[in-house]
Amino acid sequence: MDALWCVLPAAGKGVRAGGDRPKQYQLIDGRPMLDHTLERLSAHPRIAGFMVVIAADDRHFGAMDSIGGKPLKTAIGGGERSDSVLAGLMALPASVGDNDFVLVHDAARPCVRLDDITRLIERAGPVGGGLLGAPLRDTLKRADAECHSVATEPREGRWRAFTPQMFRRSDLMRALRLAAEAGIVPGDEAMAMERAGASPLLVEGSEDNIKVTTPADFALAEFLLRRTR
Ligand SMILES: Nc1ccn([C@@H]2O[C@H](COP(=O)(O)OP(=O)(O)OP(=O)(O)O)[C@@H](O)[C@H]2O)c(=O)n1
Ligand SMILES: C[C@](O)(CO)[C@H](O)COP(=O)(O)O
Repeated sequence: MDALWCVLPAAGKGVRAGGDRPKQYQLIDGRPMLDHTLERLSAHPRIAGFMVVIAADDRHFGAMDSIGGKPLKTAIGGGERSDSVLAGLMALPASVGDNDFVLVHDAARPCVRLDDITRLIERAGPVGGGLLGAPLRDTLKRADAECHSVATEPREGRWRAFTPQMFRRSDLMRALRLAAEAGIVPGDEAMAMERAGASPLLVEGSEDNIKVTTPADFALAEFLLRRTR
């Protein structure tokens, strides 16, 4: 497989994270989270370029058109993450073919490890695509509306989904369009692909790859970034 482009959905509002701006622009160790994510990904030898999907009023990049010597382009996102991903896939340059694999990675996951990306590419490529994730390790409870535990669910065969997620460009575009036509908002690319009949490969990745979601996650991301710098 040749080098791949990476689509980065970065058009969210970051409501759960709070703060005076969307979480991808809040500072971690003095720099916007999105810059950390891009810097890390740009060091991966198999990644050829970046399509960063931003909000319409976003002025973060200005005239910047490359990072680490790799091209960086932007597209305008939509109301849901899946809309933003589809917009990014549609805006990829002509050099990216329909059958080429693309990586989709949350701007809000700055601590992704490069060796995990390598394993995802090597393992998921030959089977049509897949995603990083981790098997559930804690006991799983079903709660009622008042947070009383009413049942213990089996955890076997249950995974948490991370990004990157890697699929062929045309397969993923078709799957996202099918979901949209059915009025379904897929939480991730794998969900859209599952609905379209695929069984994406789950590749176990590091627990470092947190999605910064709540205010407490910023300090954890800073710790993880410093540890692996
Ligand atoms: N319409 C959207 C919604 C989300 N995202 C991006 O998708 C990633 C993962 O989404 P999530 O963590 O849910 O981000 P937000 O939607 O911004 O968070 P919240 O639900 O707290 O508002 C983030 O990088 C976010 O910027 C996007 O590009 N377009
Ligand atoms: C794609 C994702 O990061 C996989 O865990 C996640 O589904 C997106 O964010 P959300 O918190 O589920 O909105």
